[in-house]
Parts: sequence; structure tokens; C-alpha cells
Amino acid sequence: MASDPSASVPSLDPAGTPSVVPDVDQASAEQFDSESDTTASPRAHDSPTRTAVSPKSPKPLKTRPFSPSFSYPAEFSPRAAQRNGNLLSPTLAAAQDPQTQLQVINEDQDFNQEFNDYMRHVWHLADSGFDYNLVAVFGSQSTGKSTLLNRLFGTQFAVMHEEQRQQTTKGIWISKGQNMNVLIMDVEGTDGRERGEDQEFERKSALFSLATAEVLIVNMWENMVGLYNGANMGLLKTVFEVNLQLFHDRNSRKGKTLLLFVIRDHVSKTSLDSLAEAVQQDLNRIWSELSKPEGLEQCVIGDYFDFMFTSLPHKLLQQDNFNRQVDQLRHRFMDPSHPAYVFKSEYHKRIPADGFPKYAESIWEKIVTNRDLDLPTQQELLAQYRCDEIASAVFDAFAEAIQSLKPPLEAGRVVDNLGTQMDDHRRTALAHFDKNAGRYHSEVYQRKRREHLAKLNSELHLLFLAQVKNLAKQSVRQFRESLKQRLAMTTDQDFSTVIVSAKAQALDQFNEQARQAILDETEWAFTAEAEQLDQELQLITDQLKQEELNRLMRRLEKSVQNQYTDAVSSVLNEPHTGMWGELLSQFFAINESKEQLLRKRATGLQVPTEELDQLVTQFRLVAWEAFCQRIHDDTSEQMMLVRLRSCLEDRFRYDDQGLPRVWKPGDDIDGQFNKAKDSMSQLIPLFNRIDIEGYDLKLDDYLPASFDVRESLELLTAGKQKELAKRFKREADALYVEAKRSVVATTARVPYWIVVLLMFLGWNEFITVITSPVYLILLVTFGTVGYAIYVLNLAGPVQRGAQIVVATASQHVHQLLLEALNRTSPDGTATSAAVTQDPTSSSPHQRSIRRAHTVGATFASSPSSDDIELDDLAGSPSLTRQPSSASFSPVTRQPLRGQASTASLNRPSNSPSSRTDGGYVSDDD
Ligand SMILES: Nc1nc2c(ncn2[C@@H]2O[C@H](COP(=O)(O)OP(=O)(O)OP(=O)(O)O)[C@@H](O)[C@H]2O)c(=O)[nH]1
Repeated sequence: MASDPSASVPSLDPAGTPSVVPDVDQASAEQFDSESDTTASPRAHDSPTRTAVSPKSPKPLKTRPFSPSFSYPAEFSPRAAQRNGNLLSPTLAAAQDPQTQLQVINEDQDFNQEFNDYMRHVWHLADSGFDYNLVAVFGSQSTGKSTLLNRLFGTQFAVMHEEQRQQTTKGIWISKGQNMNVLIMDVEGTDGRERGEDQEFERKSALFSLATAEVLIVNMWENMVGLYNGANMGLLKTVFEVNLQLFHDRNSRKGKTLLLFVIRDHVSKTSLDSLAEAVQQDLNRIWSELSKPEGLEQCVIGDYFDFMFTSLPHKLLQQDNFNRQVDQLRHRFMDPSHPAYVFKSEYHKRIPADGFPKYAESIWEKIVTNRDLDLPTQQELLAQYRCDEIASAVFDAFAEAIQSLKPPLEAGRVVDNLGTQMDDHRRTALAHFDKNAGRYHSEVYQRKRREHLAKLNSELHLLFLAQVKNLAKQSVRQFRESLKQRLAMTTDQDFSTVIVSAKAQALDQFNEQARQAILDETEWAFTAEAEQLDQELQLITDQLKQEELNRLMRRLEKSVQNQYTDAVSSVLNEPHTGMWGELLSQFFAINESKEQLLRKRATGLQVPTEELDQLVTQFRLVAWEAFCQRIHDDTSEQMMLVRLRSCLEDRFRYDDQGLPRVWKPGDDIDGQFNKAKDSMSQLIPLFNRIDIEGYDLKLDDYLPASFDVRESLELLTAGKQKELAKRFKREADALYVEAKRSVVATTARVPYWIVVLLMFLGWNEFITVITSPVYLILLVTFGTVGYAIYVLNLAGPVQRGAQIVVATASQHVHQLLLEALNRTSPDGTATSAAVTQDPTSSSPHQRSIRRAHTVGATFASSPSSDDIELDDLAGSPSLTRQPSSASFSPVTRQPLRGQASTASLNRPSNSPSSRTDGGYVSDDD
């Protein structure tokens, strides 16, 4: 009993929505359990993994669009798909057995949209390119086709149960052969009572098989050979007719189709050759009876078909023999070295595996809609479709791959080796495209490749443009930095050279890097960007040049100002009638050298002649204004007053030889003064204005025509002149008075007649001295000693020594006198006491004097070198640095030097109180 394969197909839910059986194994098992008592179908077990199209649903599995077979860069897998987002239908996800079959076309003639997914994920043939084959089996219903295929290829097509003779295979099923890249199509049997006289599907399935399969297995019983219908001759006639329909253009005919006749239940004595011959004759007859299209009248069957015959023993009666021969037959499908190998290259339809589902679908669509089925056109269309699809998939992956290049470029950075990276990406994308699309129609592929390349290039061109833009920015930046660094360590003379070389380097670098980013087979250019960069660099260069010129002008201006200051001061401080001429002469001389310098530097900076002339004119104007300003500053009222006084002093205080005058009573001070003053009065008008006489024409030529030189010449207005003369008069009068006073001071010395009188009165004494040997010796001795003291500069120490000696002597004498008085006077004690005691009786002034004397006596009583120094420093600031301020009163310091003897009158020199501060303090108290 044969079970209906549709038992395992998807069914419609109550809403009419097609649903897919999620797990065929489970569904079959459940069905088996429920039917086990009555109509248990072992065929369900024979086909554990089958996916079919719902008969009531035209497009039941359109949940996924036709997907590109190309995955870039990661390989696609069902498990990964499940992990990443449930891309596969549950049925497909469960179909892990490579021998799972698919009802590619159901009995309602719907094409299964999962074919492509099966090719890729179940049978893993999508990436096989041309390395796959396709076999279709034809024959009457229930003639053991599925049984043969299962045995031959290890497939699991449903087989009719022996107890139930009914149609098993409905529509067209596809499965993959075990351990071989062979797709097997199990086509619904012909002559079935289910379809009756309706041979429409038979014709369509034949057309579909011929358009796709390389080998058509024609299954027939031995006892049917010679019979028209039983031997499938009707079917074969249909095959031949549609073949002519398909390949009516002989030029587009590529290869043939192999018809492999398998004669089943070959139990008779008739040889295979005889059987084959009988079949061949029938075929020739059918072919000759065909009405051939125009132009194909003379074609023979061999132009389109090759024939191969084989027979198999009875499966039930000769099981082992049957199995053995089927195994031998398998070699023809698996072993390319087999002499009867069936998959010759000429039979291949040259449809790449990844495009085969789409091709099959489009073929079937044409067949179903009864339109002209032009295979070459179909192949071309497929090529277009697939190439576009592959290009799109490749481009998506390519766009994602180059995404990483965008952020740095958008951030304005230059990407290193962008050209190489872009080339790598492009090459990879093209390689993937070539690999997958290269198998399709050559012309279409080439055309699509060009389009694909153009698209890749246009995408990369955006990166290139961004790179060029960033390169230009980088070049500008580097140019600035490079210039800054170079200018920092170069001399002014090299400025122009530096700019030129830096600019050339920046442009070269830009061109080089931009060129590296250009890809082959493109017409990318960066001329506009290069020109723009050149302009930008020129702008920077001009800016830097201008800055340098400004700097140069400032330096020159400062330099001439300094030189003008010296020149103006030195000339105006010696006023004379030709001073303006002298000054102007110096002005031109100074400017001449600076102008030369300006021209030299500006030429070095490649300043055009016209611009240079303007610069020089500008410099002259600035220089002239600075010159005038310097003169104005130097002829301010105050400066003029100082200058006039200085001149007056020179003329009044110094004689003609430049020696200072010492005015004597007899000198003509008034005359000299008036003379000097008169000469000064002639000088003031010299400073009224800058006198350009003799230089006026030269100045007119020298300065720009628009500038009026004469406007800036006036220095002292009439009012200022008057004020200046007034103030100068006061200064001059002061000088005169000073001169007069100096004469009075000279006159205040000892008169000469006094000197003469003294000489007259002392003449006798002089004679006495020089005539007396004693006096003379004394005179000579004292004179020599005095001279020695003078020469050795010992006057100070000798004087101080003398003072000490005198003080000591007077103290001693004083002591002696006191003692003598005490001895001679009856109330000497009282006298002594009156002299020596009770300081409180005296006035404060006396006390302070006494205190000072006490201190002075203290020092005087110790005739050491320290005493001499102290005495010497008494009037100097160093005296204030003595250790104890309590010992010195400001009041007592001055008298200290000359009144030691007075102090000694009040207190004995060796008295303890006179040497200690304690005595001083008690005295004060
Ligand atoms: N006599 C004989 N019977 C066979 C042979 N091979 C298979 N059968 C039987 O023929 C019956 C039909 O087998 P299937 O393989 O289902 O035949 P089929 O041509 O695929 O049937 P459909 O798919 O319905 O067209 C089964 O009962 C098989 O056991 C054979 O070589 N000789």
C-alpha cells in the first residue's frame, strides 16, 4: 500500500494562510501512529524529511525573497542564520539531512520558493558553480522510478506501497544524491489514472526537465518495449516536440541531452542490444513523424540527443542481482573515468548552481504561463538577474568594509595608504563578483562587471575626494609650520628661498600623496584641488612676505630714528647758519643706506618693481616725518632753553681757546656778557623753522608729489620765540650775577700790602735766624721734619699726637697746680671740694658738658691707638656705629675732642668713676 506523500505537506490553517509543517519527522510519526490501525503508511517512514508545496497555496513559502547566493565576507550557515535572526523557515532549519527532498513543483504547478535555500543550506550546492549535475527521471506511473532513484543515488523519494497501487509522486520532487553533487528530479509518472487524458502537466514537466537536466532517465518495463504507450513513446514524442520548441535556433543550441533508457524487469532472453534497437527504431520513427519547425526540417535526432540503454533484472524475483546491477549502474553517475560516464560536459546546461533555483523558477514560470521559452534568452535574463544580485550583495559587503575608512576622513585626517586600502577593497569586491558572476552569460557578466566597477569606483571616489581635501588642509598646515621653523633658523636673506622651497615641497608632497590615492581604471583627478592649494599657499606666502616687509619697514624706521636723534642733537647743539644744510645732508646720507637695504631685501622677497617703488616712497615719507618729528622734539621750548644757556655758557665762561674763565676784578665781565648775549640773540632765529634752502628741489623729488614739504618746517612760532627770549634772558642774568659774585670772592683774600708789611717788620728776625747757627740748625731741623711730615702725609697723626701730648701735659700741670694750691691755701680743702664735688649744683647744660668731659676723659686717660681712631672718626658717620649708645650722647660727641682737659679738671684721670659707665650713670642721677 502506498501512502500519499501529500500527507506530509503543509496544510492551510482555518484562515487559509499557508503553513509549513515544522518538523516532517514528527508529523510523519504522528500520522503513522494515527493510521497504524487502519491505513498505516510505511512510506511515511521511507520519506522522513520531505518538504512540499501546499496544493492550495500558489506561493506558500514566499516568506523569504529569493536571496543571493553570495555571502561576503562571512559564510552563511543555517545555524548562524538561526542565531542571528531566524532567517530560515522552521522547516528548512529542521532540514539538516542532505538527502532531504523538496517538492519543487507541486501538483498544482506551483514553484517552491524554498528551492534556493535548499540548494544553499540543505544540499550545500550553491557554491558549486558548474560542479553539479542534474538528472530527471521519466516513466509511467508506478513503474519503480522512485525505487530506482533511491537505490541508485541514496535518495529518500517516497515509494509506493506494494499493497496499494496508486500514484505516489505528484509534481516534481528534487533531492541530492548521496555523496555526489547530483540533483535528482523525480517527476510525476505519466499515464496515471489520476490525471486521465490530461497530458498538460506531462508536457510541462518534460519541457522543464529538458531545459534543466543533463540526463533524462526513461524508465520502462521490458515487456513494454515495442508498445507505443506502454513504452512511453507518447511521452518521448512529447519530449522531442518540446525539445524542438526549446532549441529551434540551432545556433543557440549548446550541447545535447542524454536519454538513458533503463529497461526494468529484464527477465527475458532478449538481449539488451535487441531491446535497444527496438527502442531506437521507435524513436527514429517518432522523430521522423514530428513536424519540425522551419529551418530544422533536416535535423536528426542525434543533433539533440544521445542515447544510452541499460536493463535491470526483476527487483522482487532477483533482488540481489537487481541490487548489484543498480550498484554497477551508479558508477556511470559517479565515476568520470567510466566509459559510459553519463555526465559529459556537453550535456551540462551551464547554469551556475547558485543561479539554478532562479533559472528553474523563471523557466517554470514561462512554461506555466505558456509563453515562448527561449533558453538563451532565459540564460541571459538569469545572468542579468544574478549579476545584479551578486553585485548588490558584494556592494553591500564592500560598503560595510570601507565604512571604517570614513570616520578619519570625515574628521579631517589623512588616511595612510588610502589608495592601497581602497584598491584592496575594490579588488576583493571584484574578485567576489568575478567568482560568482563570472559563470553567467559572458556578455552580460562583462557588462555588469563594468557597471559594478563603476559603482565601486564612484563610492571610493568620495573617499578619494575627502582624502584630497584633507591632504590640502594638511599641506597648508605643514607649510605654515615648516615655514615657521625654517624662518626661525634662517637669515633674512634666505627668506624668499625658504618660501619658494617650502611651497614647492608642500605642493610636491600633496601631488604625490594625492596621486597615490588614485586607483587604476579610474579617471580621477585633483587638478582643481591642486590649483586651489597653490592659491592658498600663495596667499600665505604673500601674507608672510607682507609681514616680513612690515617688519623690515619698522626696523628701518627705528634705525633711522636713532640715527636722526644723534645727528639732530649733534648738529643743533652747535647752532650755526649752515646747520640745516648739514642736517639735511645727513638725512639724505642716512636714508640712502637704508633705502639700499630696503631694495635689497624687497628684491630678495621677490617684490615686484612697482610695489618696491611704492615701498621706497612710503619709507621716504615715514623717514621724513620721523626726521621732522625728531627736530620738533629737539627744539621744544625747554630743550631750546637748555641749548641756549649751554651756548651762552660756552661763550661767556670759556675763552676762545676753550679754557674756563676765572673772572678777576679787572676783567670786562659786562663786555664779555653783552658780547655773548648778542651772539646768542642771533642764534634764536635759526631755530624758527627748518631751513631747506638748497635742498628744496631735492626734497620735492625725494618725497611724493602729494606731500607738501613746507607744511612741516615751522619750529618756533613768534609767540614761542618771545617767550623763549624772555626766559633765556632770566637765565643769562643769573649767569651774569654768578660771574660777578665770583669776582667778589676772589677780591676777599689777604691784601698784598699786608704781606709786604709783615715782611718789612720781620726782616730783622729773619736775618737773625739765618745768621745764627743754632737757629739755623733748628730751622733746618724743623723744616726737614715738617717737609718729611708733609711728604709722608703724616700731618694728621702728628697733630693728634701733639694734641694728646699737650692734653697729658696740661693735665699733669693742672694736677701739680692743684696739689700746690692745697698745700699753700688754709681752706684748700673747701676750694678743692668746691671745684670737684656736687654736680647737682650746676645747671643741666653744665651737667651735660661735664658728662661729656667725663667720657672724653675716660678715653683720654687711655692713650692707645683706639683713642686715635675714635678721635679721627668723631665727625664721620662711622662714629654712630659704636657698640654702646649709652656711652655717647649726641650732645657730647662734638665737644669730646677738644675738652678732655676740661673734664680732667672735674675728675681724676685714674678715678674709677671716670672710666666706667657706672660713674657716668650715678653722676647723671
Ligand atoms: N516488478 C517490479 N516492481 C518494482 C520494481 N521496483 C519497484 N517496484 C515496485 O513498484 C511499485 C511502485 O514503485 P515506485 O517506486 O513507487 O514507483 P513509481 O514509478 O515511483 O511510482 P509513482 O511515483 O507513483 O509514479 C512498488 O510497489 C515497488 O515495490 C521493479 O524493478 N520490478
